[in-house]
Amino acid sequence: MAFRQGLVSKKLSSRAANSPSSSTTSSSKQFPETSVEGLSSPASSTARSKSHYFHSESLPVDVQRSKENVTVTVRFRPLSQREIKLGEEIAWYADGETIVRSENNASIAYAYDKVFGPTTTTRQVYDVAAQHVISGAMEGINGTIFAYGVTSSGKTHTMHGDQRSPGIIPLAVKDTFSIIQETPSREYLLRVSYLEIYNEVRFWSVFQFYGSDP
Ligand SMILES: Nc1ncnc2c1ncn2[C@@H]1O[C@H](COP(=O)(O)OP(=O)(O)OP(=O)(O)O)[C@@H](O)[C@H]1O
Repeated sequence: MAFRQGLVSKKLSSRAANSPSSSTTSSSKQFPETSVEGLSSPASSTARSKSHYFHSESLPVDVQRSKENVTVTVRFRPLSQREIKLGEEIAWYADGETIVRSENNASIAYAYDKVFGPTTTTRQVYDVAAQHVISGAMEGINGTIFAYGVTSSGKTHTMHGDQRSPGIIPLAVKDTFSIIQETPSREYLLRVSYLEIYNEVRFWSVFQFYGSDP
């Protein structure tokens, strides 16, 4: 079985205030494929980023990511030694940069804003899926990045990481303070919340940035 997790980043269109905005945005992005309702996706997703089931002949998908306020990124992790030993098999794989495709039935595929294969580093994930949320927050636009996925899919590895491979949170903090240092003419108020809800009720990590120029 292949493991993967979703990373959702969200930019809110409102200017940052001292509390998180409750406004949400959705996109008018339409995929050219015939979408089949009612089929279960290998990963649940949100808002516009509902994954779309389609057949191979309708490729490629043109995802206009820069116009989206909510983006969903999928990251596959490699099989662990234990899984290899147990003879686990890859069930889904990254087919190009935006498609997740079934190993067992090549005509079943889902489109996301970005899909990363198992050799991708967290730094690469950060640069593509998270950095723009941080730079947006530093311009005063509220942003949220959260990871979700089944147990052992790699959420902690991606969000927290370790010394050798820092996760999105340490990379974001580093970036934030670099931006502050590089902008001495501006005064910043930063509020950060980190939240992990576990065990059925909710099951994700949330990292919010509120950057403002008082
Ligand atoms: N991209 C990756 N490359 C290599 N190893 C990874 C990767 N992602 C996760 N792992 C490894 O897979 C294992 C499970 O990952 P992790 O603990 O991050 O999952 P999780 O989704 O946070 O799990 P849980 O929900 O149970 O806390 C860990 O040993 C981690 O080091």
